[in-house]
Amino acid sequence: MNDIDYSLYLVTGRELLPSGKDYFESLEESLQGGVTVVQIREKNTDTGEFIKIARASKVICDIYNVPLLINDRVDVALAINAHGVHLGQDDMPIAQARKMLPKDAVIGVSCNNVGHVKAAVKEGADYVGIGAVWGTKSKSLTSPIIGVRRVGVMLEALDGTNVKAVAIGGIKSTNLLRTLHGTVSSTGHALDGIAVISEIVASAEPRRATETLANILSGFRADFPHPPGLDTRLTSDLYVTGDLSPETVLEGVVQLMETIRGLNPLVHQITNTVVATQSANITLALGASPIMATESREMEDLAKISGALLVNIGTLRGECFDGMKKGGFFANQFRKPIVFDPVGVGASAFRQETVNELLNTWQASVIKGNAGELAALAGTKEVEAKGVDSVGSGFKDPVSFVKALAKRERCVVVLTGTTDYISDGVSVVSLKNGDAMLGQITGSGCVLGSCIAAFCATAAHLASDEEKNSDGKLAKGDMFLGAIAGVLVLTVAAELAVQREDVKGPGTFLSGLIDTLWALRSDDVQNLAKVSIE
Ligand SMILES: Cc1ncc(COP(=O)(O)OP(=O)(O)O)c(N)n1
Ligand SMILES: Cc1nc(C(=O)O)sc1CCOP(=O)(O)O
Repeated sequence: MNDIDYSLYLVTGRELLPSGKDYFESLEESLQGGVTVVQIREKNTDTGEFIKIARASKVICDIYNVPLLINDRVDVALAINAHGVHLGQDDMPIAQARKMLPKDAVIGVSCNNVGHVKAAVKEGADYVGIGAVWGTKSKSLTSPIIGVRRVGVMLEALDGTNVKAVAIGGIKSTNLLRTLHGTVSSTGHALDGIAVISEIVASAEPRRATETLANILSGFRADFPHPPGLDTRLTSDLYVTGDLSPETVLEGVVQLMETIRGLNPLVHQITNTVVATQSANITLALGASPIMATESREMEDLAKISGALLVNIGTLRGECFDGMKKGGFFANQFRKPIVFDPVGVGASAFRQETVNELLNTWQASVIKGNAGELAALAGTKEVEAKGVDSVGSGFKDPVSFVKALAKRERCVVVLTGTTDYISDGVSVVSLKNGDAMLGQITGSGCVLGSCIAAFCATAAHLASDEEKNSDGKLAKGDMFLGAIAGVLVLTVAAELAVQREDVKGPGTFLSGLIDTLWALRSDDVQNLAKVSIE
């Protein structure tokens, strides 16, 4: 039997009820709010008492036609005629439970890695509970926290099966949309639902807490519908650009260029100390407004008023981490684009761990890096890096690489180099503009991040009303186009800047570049752009 709606799975936890709140009243309110399946979890209760609580809970669930499962205990499930059981890795084996339970009983299994998922499929589980995806205070964990970005490979192991999947551990209304996006596999396999304890049980208003989660889930599903069929695959892509041709790309870029000065978007930049001043000046020259703030205590306020956030880890220090983490968290919460520049990510374990934790916390709209940085992010040794620079001639097949990484990270990826490649995971655009002089000033890659962020803020402003009113996306507007515009504007300006009479070398190039950007017309970009669709 696997026709259960796993969308909003409540696991009970009487010890977490707010003082004075009755357990059965809380359960009923959560059912009224839209819980679709309930698991009774009693870790410190005698068998007799467990059966009593489960039986009374089932009476309430039956009224709402919501299936009830029992945690760990097949005997309790049999005693109250529950719909099934949830088993941990150390509980009764699935085959044994199947023998004891009625034919159509549901059996779910806890999984912490791909091996667990494969075994659960083989042994005939109906669903897997994947956890913990975030840290949780509701249980002392004995297995490592998986992190949102590692759930996708576990879901991929369910491709082609009818085994469903829910994520569990630390899921809150504030991280739910990020959880739903970040867990989608490269094959488009999404979660069937989420399981929570404290977000509902610890609430004084469980009905409202449940409704909030249900609204986020339905917003995500409306924007990324699942087709009917065996797999939970998403039908639509993250950033859908209309017909893609060099002409349509340039039309879009021109529109962004013609909007940015009137809009003057505020671009919040948490960047490195080497390039902060030139990044701010470049942002101003584009017609946007920079704010270079790093203090974690102001991140929520800034996310409300900014058009986009840039996070650049160039001069990463431990004390920057909280600001970066909170900055991205609130940018996701207020649906503002995030441009992430993982500068030198392969250079140290500290950078790698930090990047991993940042990307597990928030969803970037655009990730930009050179070949060495993106290779380190993707976990391939095909391209090596020396500090913040890439070594060698890059990827053998940059088009496939950038597309696969964009698909995996569910965002636009910009691979910089002599040719720049940009992908949204579906299409790849290559741009062949720029000048070698860009390599003679420090931080040209970093200021590119500022340009992309400024145009992503503009693209978000130009999102259709329909898109602005939808709830399922973490950033609205065409981020693919925003990224393309950022790269084109900077690289075309570099070509024009080197031709200026007052530019004699790297020093005058930087000021010439700022002046050229300040005066750049959309005609210049249209005439000089070298755009190809790969
Ligand atoms: C839906 C869901 N997923 C995972 C678990 C964890 O179960 P288990 O590993 O048996 O640990 P305990 O819950 O028994 O502490 C779950 N209960 N539900
Ligand atoms: C019961 C349980 N199992 C987990 C696992 O990782 O298997 S995490 C967890 C606790 C979930 O509670 P909350 O929603 O309050 O974080």
